[in-house]
Amino acid sequence: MLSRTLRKTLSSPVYRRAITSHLSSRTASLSPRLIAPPLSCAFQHHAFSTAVKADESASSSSPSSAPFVPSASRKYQYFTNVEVTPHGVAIVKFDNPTKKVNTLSFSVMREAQALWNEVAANPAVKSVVFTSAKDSCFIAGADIFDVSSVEDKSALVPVIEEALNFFLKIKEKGVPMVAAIHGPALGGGLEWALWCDYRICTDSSTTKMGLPEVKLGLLPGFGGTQNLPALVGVQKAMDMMLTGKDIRHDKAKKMGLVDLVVAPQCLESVAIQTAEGLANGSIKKSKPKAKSWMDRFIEDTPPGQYMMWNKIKEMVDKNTGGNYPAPYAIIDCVKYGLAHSSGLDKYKHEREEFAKLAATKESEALIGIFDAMTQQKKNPSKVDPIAVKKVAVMGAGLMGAGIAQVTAEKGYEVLLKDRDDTSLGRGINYMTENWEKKHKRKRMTKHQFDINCSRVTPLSDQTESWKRHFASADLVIEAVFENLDLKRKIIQQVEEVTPDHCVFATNTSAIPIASIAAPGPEVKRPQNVVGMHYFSPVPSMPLLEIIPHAGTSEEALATAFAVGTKQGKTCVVVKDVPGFYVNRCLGPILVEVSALVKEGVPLETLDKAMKKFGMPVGPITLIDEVGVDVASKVATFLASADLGKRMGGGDLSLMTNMVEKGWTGRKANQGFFTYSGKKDKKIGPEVKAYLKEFTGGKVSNMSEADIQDRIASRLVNEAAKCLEDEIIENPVAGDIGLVFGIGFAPFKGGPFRYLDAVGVSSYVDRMNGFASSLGEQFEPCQLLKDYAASGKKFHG
Ligand SMILES: C/C=C/C(=O)SCCNC(=O)CCNC(=O)[C@H](O)C(C)(C)COP(=O)(O)OP(=O)(O)OC[C@H]1O[C@@H](n2cnc3c(N)ncnc32)[C@H](O)[C@@H]1OP(=O)(O)O
Repeated sequence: MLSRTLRKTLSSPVYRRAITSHLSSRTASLSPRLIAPPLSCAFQHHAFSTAVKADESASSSSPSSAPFVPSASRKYQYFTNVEVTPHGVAIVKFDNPTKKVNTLSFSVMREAQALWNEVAANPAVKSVVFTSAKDSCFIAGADIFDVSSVEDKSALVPVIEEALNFFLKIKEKGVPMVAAIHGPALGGGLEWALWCDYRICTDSSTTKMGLPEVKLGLLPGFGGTQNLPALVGVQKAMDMMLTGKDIRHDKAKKMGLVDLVVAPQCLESVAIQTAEGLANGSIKKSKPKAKSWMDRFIEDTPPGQYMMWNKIKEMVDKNTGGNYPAPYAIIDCVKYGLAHSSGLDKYKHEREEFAKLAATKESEALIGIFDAMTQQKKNPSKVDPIAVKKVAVMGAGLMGAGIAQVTAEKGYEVLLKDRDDTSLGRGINYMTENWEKKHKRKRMTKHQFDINCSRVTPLSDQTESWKRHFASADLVIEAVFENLDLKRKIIQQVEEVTPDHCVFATNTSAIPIASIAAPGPEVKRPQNVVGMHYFSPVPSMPLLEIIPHAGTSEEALATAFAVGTKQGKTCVVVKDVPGFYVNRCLGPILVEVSALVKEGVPLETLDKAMKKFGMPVGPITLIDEVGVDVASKVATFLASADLGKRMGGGDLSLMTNMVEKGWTGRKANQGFFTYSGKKDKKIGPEVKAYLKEFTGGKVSNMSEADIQDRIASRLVNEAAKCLEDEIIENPVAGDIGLVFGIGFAPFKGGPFRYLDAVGVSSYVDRMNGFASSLGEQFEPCQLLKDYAASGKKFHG
């Protein structure tokens, strides 16, 4: 009988995804070099400097280490000068001039102490407003790269203690403090706001508040595990901290996270008036919202708490598979705080747990993913993309409609075209139903819903004006059937009616881009053709492979990358080879799965082993979900491509036979599993009989480790071979591609981080062992052998 909030949030797919996929946030790099020379203020302390010294070498490569030359009139590096209004409101504005976002780096925290000395010493100050001078961001959190650059993580304990002392010190002055938030207020940024007496945020769509530390394998260390539950209640706080999700202005107001929501134009003036009102007593300080009787029972009585913590633990176990230590540490800190509510011990416990988490390999891997995501946002092209306003999508099937949806959501004008009105109608329905769901779940306002709908112009061959519409398209993305002639015919149609600059992107998973773009009567502008390989379902899959062919212009590549990034995808540029990168790596796994099934490994055992390895679903369930027909086609195609022995060792008739029987997976309610209802699946008698025939009645009791290593090694080896053959540019792209493309265990950070962690040399030995007992398909690629011999690591 847990309250609705908790039940809903813990069982929501968002929660599950957040913990298992870690896909949504972004982070980036820190700048230890920015740490200023010791300040002469009384507050200046050893802790920040000590932690920094721990890894001074990291500073030189930091992207945020651009030199800052303070102007004569500006006193601080990370804050604008403090202004004090005639009514005694001190306005403190965060402003890191060398970065797009403000972060709480060691040096910022140290400078904050000097700044506070100035504020505290001014008797005219009666209240304080903390805000940002940047239009785009309040504070993105503690500087992640400061955290990761400290080699001995126990050195973080005194650093955080120093920050905590700072927050306690600013409270000590006893003047009311207002946080005025516009743009992201995340992690330590929101924690700063939680130390204030009043929080105001703007109603901008860019304003979001959250404690996403869990996605980095960390916990909120600036008092967040204590101050957030005290403000919004334990259940809502756990939801925020365990999912790391963003909270928008309306929900923030409803749950009591902020006191007031205003338009961006009014933020500063309202904040100043509020600060004045708090100082003169005309406005009351923010108080936690009154709890419902149910929430009081759950959060404040022993039986309620017992049930609540059991439920939370159960959900965390289920959703993390025990592979992520951070959620457990968050639970522990909140429980500890409830048991030691008075005194400062709870903060001590929190920072000690933070430092322990920061030292885990899981946190290192997750920070690696965020760093990689940030790096992948940078357009690799040397030229500017063309300015795209209008995007035409050809084909209104699931892929086309999904592409149109994410394109319209990001503000582009969209033309969605299919052959006839029936196919077009299906695509439009798909999109509007998705938007309706978002609207119902309050993730989209009615206004946004209407705007999105109005951005899409449906067109079919019967629409007389379609050619006129296409005359102003800047980018066409085709998502029609996988048929070379059809795709080339579409290019011909499009080239006739679009302007010369129009880029043509083809969404194919198998046909070489070079064949689609081969110059001829159908293709007159091959330089404009580029591959954009989306993953299904497009609205929720975060990855996009971008595939130039040899003749693709830099401008077309830059444009595809820019649009893909704006669509919210993490883009990886890959070579035009069969399967590109992600599907190419999937091929050897599919073969190995067929080999293991043939040897008699039970299907459930296979799934269980790979879930334990950290995959979001096991390979058998994965095949059923993507479709046995699709998986079979990919595997058969790759087996006939250039992978040679790396596609050997299995028996793909496992899947081709199933396709013939119509067992195409979940979509047909029958694949390896028989599905009834949303959750129920079992292995039916027909499949059992089929498997008995396929295996010759063999039953294997292979160890979990062997299953995991056999499947993972074929995947990892293929990823390394792709790096060797320059199909991917670097290990960062390789990690992101497989984490976001097939859900490779995020806490392992991707295949290359995994190899670094287990040691390439021992991995090569393990593969060689398999190769001698099972066959040459396990032979490690040359790059792995070279790394093993040299002891080199893929990441630093
Ligand atoms: C005890 C407390 C612990 C913590 O607080 S842990 C940190 C928790 N915070 C987060 O996890 C937030 C991470 N950041 C983000 O989610 C996104 O960023 C934003 C939503 C804030 C902004 O997104 P967008 O506008 O797309 O910018 P962008 O390309 O992601 O970042 C711009 C630059 O800002 C750097 N950056 C962002 N957040 C952090 C951070 N927390 N620490 C260090 N650097 C950060 C990036 O690297 C990049 O830098 P470059 O331009 O040099 O590539």
